[in-house]
Amino acid sequence: MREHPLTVLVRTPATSANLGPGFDTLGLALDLHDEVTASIGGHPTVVEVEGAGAGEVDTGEGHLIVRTMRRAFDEIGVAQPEGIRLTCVNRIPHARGLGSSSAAIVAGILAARALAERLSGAVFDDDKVLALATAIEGHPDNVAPCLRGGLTISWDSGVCRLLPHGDIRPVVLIPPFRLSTEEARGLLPEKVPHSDAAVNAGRAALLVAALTGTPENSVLLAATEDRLHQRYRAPAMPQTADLVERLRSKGVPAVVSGAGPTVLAFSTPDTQDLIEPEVGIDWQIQPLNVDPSGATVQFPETR
Ligand SMILES: Nc1ncnc2c1ncn2[C@@H]1O[C@H](COP(=O)(O)OP(=O)(O)O)[C@@H](O)[C@H]1O
Ligand SMILES: N[C@@H](CCOP(=O)(O)O)C(=O)O
Repeated sequence: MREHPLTVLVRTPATSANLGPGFDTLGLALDLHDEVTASIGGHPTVVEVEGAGAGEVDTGEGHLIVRTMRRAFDEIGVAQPEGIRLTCVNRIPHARGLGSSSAAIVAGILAARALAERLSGAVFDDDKVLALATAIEGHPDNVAPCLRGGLTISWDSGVCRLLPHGDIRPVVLIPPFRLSTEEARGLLPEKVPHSDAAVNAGRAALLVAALTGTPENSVLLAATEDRLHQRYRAPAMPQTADLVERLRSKGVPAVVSGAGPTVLAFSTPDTQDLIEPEVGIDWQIQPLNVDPSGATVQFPETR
C-alpha cells in the first residue's frame, strides 16, 4: 500500500448479546457509541484515548484496534502501513457486558478496509468483515449487531437482522464492577441437561417473536428465561444475579447483558416504573434506543 496521510472516522455501537436464552446467537445494537479516528502516514503508531479505558489500555502497537487493523490489512492482502494513529472517544464501558471489545474489533476492521480501498482499490466484502470480526472476537453475537444494527440472529455462516417493536425500550443497569468475558466463559459447563437445552431453544424462538411483535409483558418474561449460562456465571456476579431475580419477580423481563455484569431490562409502558426502585445507588441506569443501522464509516472530507 502507498504510504500517504489518510484519515477515516468509524463509529461503532454498544451491543447486548444473548438477551437471556439466545446464548452466542442473539444480539441487540444500542444507541451508545465509540468513535475512532484512524490515520496512516509516515508517523509512528500512537493512540490517544478519551473516556472508557483511558490510562488503562495500551497506547501503541498492542492496542486492540491497532492489532485488529494490522490483522485486517494482512487478510485484505495490502502492505502494512508503517505507523497507525488513533484518536478514540470511548463511551462504551469496558468489561461490563456491553460489547466494548466487539466495538473495537469492528472499528479496526472497518477502518482498515476503508483505508485499503481508498489507497489501493482493494475489496473486502461485508461477509468477510463479519467472518473476520467473529474469528477475532470468538463469537458472533456482539459483532453481528455492531455491524448491522437492530436485533440480530447469527449462526456460523450468516446473520438475520430484525427490528424490535418500538414500544420495547432497552434499559441497561451498569454496576461499578467489571467481569471479563473470558473469565465468564470459563465458568460455563462442558455439558448441560437436555431438558435445559430444550427450554432454551423454545424460549429463544419465542423471544424473537416477543421482541418483534406487539409487546406482551407476560410473554416477554417467559421468553427471556435462560438455563444455559446465567446460573453458572452467577457466583462471579452475585449482585447482578440478585438484581435479575428481583426484577423478574416483579414482572420485569430482565437478563444478564452479554457475559455480564450489566443487567438488561426490556421496559414497556407496563413495567417502566418498576425498575429504578430495585437498582443500587452506585449502579448507572441508562435507557437506550436501539441503533437500527450499526457501525458507520466516514472520510472527514465527506462529513
Ligand atoms: N475501545 C477499546 N480500545 C482498546 N481496548 C479495548 C476497547 N474496548 C475493549 N477493549 C479491551 O477489551 C476488554 C474488555 O473486553 P471483554 O472482557 O470482552 O468485555 P466487553 O466486550 O463485554 O466490554 C477491555 O478490558 C480492553 O482490554
Ligand atoms: N455470548 C457471549 C457474549 C459476550 O458478550 P460481552 O459483551 O460480555 O463480551 C457470552 O455470553 O460469553
